[in-house]
Amino acid sequence: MPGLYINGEWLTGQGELFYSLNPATGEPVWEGEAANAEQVDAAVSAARLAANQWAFVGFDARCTIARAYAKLLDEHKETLGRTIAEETGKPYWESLTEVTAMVNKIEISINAAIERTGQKVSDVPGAKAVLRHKPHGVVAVFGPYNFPGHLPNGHIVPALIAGNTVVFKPSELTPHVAEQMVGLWAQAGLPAGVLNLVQGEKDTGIALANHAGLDGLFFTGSSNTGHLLHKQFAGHPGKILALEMGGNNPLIIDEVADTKAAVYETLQSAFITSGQRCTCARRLFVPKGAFGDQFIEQLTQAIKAIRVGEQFAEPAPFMGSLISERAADGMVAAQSALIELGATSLVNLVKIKPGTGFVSPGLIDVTAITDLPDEEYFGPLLQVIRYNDFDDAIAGANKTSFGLSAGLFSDSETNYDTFYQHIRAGIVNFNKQLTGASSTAPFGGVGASGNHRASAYYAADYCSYPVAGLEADKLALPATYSPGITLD
Ligand SMILES: NC(=O)c1ccc[n+]([C@@H]2O[C@H](COP(=O)([O-])OP(=O)(O)OC[C@H]3O[C@@H](n4cnc5c(N)ncnc54)[C@H](O)[C@@H]3O)[C@@H](O)[C@H]2O)c1
Ligand SMILES: O=CCC[C@H](NC(=O)CCC(=O)O)C(=O)O
Repeated sequence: MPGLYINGEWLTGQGELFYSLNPATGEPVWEGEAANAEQVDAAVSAARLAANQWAFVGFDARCTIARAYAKLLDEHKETLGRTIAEETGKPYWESLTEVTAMVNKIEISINAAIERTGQKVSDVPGAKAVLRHKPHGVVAVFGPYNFPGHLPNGHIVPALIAGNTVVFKPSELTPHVAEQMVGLWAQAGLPAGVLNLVQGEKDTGIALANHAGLDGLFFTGSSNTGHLLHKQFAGHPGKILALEMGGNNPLIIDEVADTKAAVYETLQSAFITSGQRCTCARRLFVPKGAFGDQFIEQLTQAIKAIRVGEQFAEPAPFMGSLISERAADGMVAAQSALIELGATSLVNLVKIKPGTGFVSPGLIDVTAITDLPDEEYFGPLLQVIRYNDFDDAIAGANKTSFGLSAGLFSDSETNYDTFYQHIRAGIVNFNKQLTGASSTAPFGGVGASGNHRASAYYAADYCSYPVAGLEADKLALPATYSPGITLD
């Protein structure tokens, strides 16, 4: 398959052969060659050549093409949804919700661009103070595998609307989704060079991230890779770097009347997308005593009853497979390592089918571990920590270098006020699941989770830079000169 899209042409990569698999079956989905360093260079050059024309075409013209892309996404919803399901292992129903989020992103991004980066004019003595925004130029977009459409789309759409040109490097685990997405942009009438696609593994990513011709890089992925990129961008203050990374997210359970609702929201927080969302609850703080015991008992039963299955199975599963067998082995290993450190398994996470990414959801009590690793285990393994009092729970919740999402289930608003004041995270929820953040709000984290460049509604902010001007119709002398100036 050609796989790369550079300067308006589909091309075959000249690098290593790589492929994606359906993780639920082990069957191949996509195969193609990676972009080599010369092709990455060609993609950046194409984006540079197209940059002025795209910036000058105007906001309305760019929005027209973005809206045409949204229409095409909607028309191809089922095809794209199938590809997302096949390549990630996600249930089909969930993959369709990903495409819906991609469609909705267009109008949300247009509104955000107008509201956050629009033009402002005010009167100052003898002139007008004008605020406008300009695109950075050529930006690279890096995407993760867990939302192969929605998350890169969340950088690409606002970047293009703002007038940047883009070189997109998707996850090597989901090349087919990327290819279809870029195909729809091309069909929507995007001029050559405005959006370029370079596929490949880490080497392609390194070649792109290191390219001197970039004005910025927008990244969603793991904290490890994000930190590497941050080091790489050190010494380049003029380049914009937006990092959306992982989390080790705490969810505190307080005494609540509706334990069934608390259990349901906990499942949605920890096990949706088989735990492969950056916002998923990883650490569950449960009070010691009878209420906590009963809650854990109900949660255990509910976890055991979660339906895990193939993407298109009927009745539909809640959880599909993980992205790969390697990821499944990683989760089993993480569980073993925690047990080795002193944890007790409450519901064992097990590999369901060798040769696939299927695992069952797990619950593990890690209260006995004195030095709990501050790791993001990117899968369906929820760690339980039993606490003595509320302050103890908040202190435990903040014991992480990450700061993406955090939540409290409680009947007490006073406790929520205390929680909100003390918790350190970019997404703080009360009696609502940690996952499923809205695109109409900013999205991002603090600490090891990001670099204060929130995406979603605030993506507009990092897609352009403000230009402030003082403008007068014609030159005119002031009524009085500054001291020390004499003009004949
Ligand atoms: N905060 C968020 O918005 C958010 C959203 C989704 C996923 N995530 C995080 O993403 C992770 C899962 O995604 P992933 O495993 O695909 O992430 P990843 O970091 O492995 O990969 C992300 C992208 O970076 C590229 N890459 C990897 N190493 C690179 C290097 N050295 N130089 C340049 N590029 C490189 C990959 O090829 C891929 O395109 C989880 O940690 C999850 O929490 C965060
Ligand atoms: O895996 C990480 C993303 C999780 C997802 N967040 C969003 O969709 C944010 C909104 C946006 O980017 O438009 C979630 O919270 O489930």
